[in-house]
Amino acid sequence: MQRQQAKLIESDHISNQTTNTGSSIDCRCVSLVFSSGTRAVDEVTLSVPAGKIMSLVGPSGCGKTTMLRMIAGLEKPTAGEIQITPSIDGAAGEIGFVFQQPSLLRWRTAIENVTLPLELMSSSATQSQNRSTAAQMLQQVGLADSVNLYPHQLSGGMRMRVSIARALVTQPKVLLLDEPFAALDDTLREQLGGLVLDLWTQRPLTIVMVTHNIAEAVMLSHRIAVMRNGKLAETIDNPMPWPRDDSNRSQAPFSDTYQLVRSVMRGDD
Ligand SMILES: Nc1ncnc2c1ncn2[C@@H]1O[C@H](COP(=O)(O)OP(=O)(O)OP(=O)(O)O)[C@@H](O)[C@H]1O
Repeated sequence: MQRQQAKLIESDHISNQTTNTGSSIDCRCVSLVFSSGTRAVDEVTLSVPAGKIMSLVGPSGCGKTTMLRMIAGLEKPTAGEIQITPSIDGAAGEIGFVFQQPSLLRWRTAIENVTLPLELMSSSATQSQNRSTAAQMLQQVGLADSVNLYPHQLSGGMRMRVSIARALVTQPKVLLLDEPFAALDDTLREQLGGLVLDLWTQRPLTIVMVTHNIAEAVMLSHRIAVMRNGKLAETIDNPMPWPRDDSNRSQAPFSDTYQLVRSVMRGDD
């Protein structure tokens, strides 16, 4: 297959949006060596334009989560630089993070979990304003009727929806997702992938998602970064058109990009 690095297509879809609410991310020659001596990330250079979606894929242990945690500021690179523009100044709520496990507080209802980041921000909003913002967010993720349920009363998919609502309620410029749907079945996984696309369409922030699922990466991303052994193997700009839905899966750009990502992951020549 011809490996063509198409220039990142400025999709009509996004250029029609009035506001691009994301930050661009530039990682330059970033490395991280843990104190154990493991070189988890080795001179990775990659970028995500503001308001675009990038997936990080690669075999287990290749450094995807470490890369994501460095972008989040949770790990400091041993070498290299990560620049986020407009900058994230460390204020609460500027980066949303969704983990594989929804990690909700079990003694708080769905809405109380979603108000939590708002409570942690030093804003002048009242409790009832925070509740109304959280209720709106829960409505956007399809949980308008479940706001007062506790985590144990929610299904796995619903808990993940709450987790996404909690990550987005502060209107972050960057959303980081670490294998968010890995624990869910295929149908739920596709539904929640569709939800992420819907939410991004309403407010095109910058998204970086770690996933093991090539089809998910291809369906959801503008750009796919393939890592192997801590290094960036290749960055693939996804030629699939926007908007995307299930009908894209049977079309050539989907299968071509899928095969390309797969062969880079396997290290085929
Ligand atoms: N806190 C840590 N201390 C020491 N080594 C670590 C730490 N976190 C990760 N590593 C190591 O760094 C390497 C990369 O790990 P990382 O979790 O980033 O990979 P990954 O691609 O996300 O893997 P997976 O797909 O299995 O989640 C692995 O060898 C891992 O054992």
